[in-house]
Amino acid sequence: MLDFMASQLIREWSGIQQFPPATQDKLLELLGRLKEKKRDKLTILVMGKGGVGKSSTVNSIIGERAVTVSAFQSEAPRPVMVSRERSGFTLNIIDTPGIVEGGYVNDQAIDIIKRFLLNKTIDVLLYVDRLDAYRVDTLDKQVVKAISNIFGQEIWHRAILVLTHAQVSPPDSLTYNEFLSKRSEALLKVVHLGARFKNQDIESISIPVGLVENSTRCNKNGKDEKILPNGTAWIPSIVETITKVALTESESIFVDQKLIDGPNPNDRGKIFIPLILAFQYFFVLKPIQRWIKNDIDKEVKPQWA
Ligand SMILES: Nc1nc2c(ncn2[C@@H]2O[C@H](COP(=O)(O)OP(=O)(O)OP(=O)(O)O)[C@@H](O)[C@H]2O)c(=O)[nH]1
Repeated sequence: MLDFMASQLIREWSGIQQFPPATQDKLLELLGRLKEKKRDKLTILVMGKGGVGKSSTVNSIIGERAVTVSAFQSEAPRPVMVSRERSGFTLNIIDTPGIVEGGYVNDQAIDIIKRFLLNKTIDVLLYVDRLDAYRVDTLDKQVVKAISNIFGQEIWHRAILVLTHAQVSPPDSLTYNEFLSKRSEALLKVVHLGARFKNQDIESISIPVGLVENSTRCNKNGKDEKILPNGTAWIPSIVETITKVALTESESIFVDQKLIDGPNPNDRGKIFIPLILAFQYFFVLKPIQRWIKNDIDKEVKPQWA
């Protein structure tokens, strides 16, 4: 319990000083951009399958080991919210347990996440997967579907597809950028399918892609910033993408009890009741009445009547 409460405390964002000056400058500029738009708080939700690098990404962005990372399934209690404050700005990042277990979406994990999020407002969703994978499957679609079922499709207007292990060497036949676009296109397609976007929505929704390399062996540029194979310093870059999404027009997602309960099963189909009654009246009751009347008319009266 104490642990849980401690995780809710807002601490000074000291991890920012761990970054090289060039990164620090850029991050402070981005926080300034948010404050200019009267935003003094940002809540980021991190979701995805197990072992894809969610916790590592939280730590990389915060600049400290705020959440436990393990090569095996993490035993640290999650969801956990890491809150850091810097010159009047509060950054909240919510790390969640992987929602896939043994090849299935884990409903229990989803319930725990939902309850944790009650009364919180989500400004940005980081949907995390690995760049260095070659296939997408129905499980990916189910994960997207599960997320859409919790928050509604709208959550994807506030989402970034985050790809970890971004320092991957692509297969010989492909350049880094070709590999990146193949992988991100395949995943974005799954998101569109899983979120059940209609065709016209697809054009209105463009989910940005953010690249992450959490390894300590990540290459660096001359300013000591961690860079991707294409030379981009990835921490300022992903924080910039987060800032853009945070400032989009679409509404942030407020998680209230109604959202958690989901559509009320008792309400489901209620609108069909009058239709069913009308159907029964015209196609069941009326024909029966007609049939009885005909029968009475046709009835041959017995002699003794
Ligand atoms: N090389 C490399 N390894 C990574 C990267 N991100 C995470 N890892 C490693 O992958 C393993 C899993 O990382 P986590 O951050 O615990 O992943 P998670 O998604 O939080 O995992 P769960 O706790 O199962 O939900 C750890 O051994 C990390 O060190 C990355 O970008 N590059």
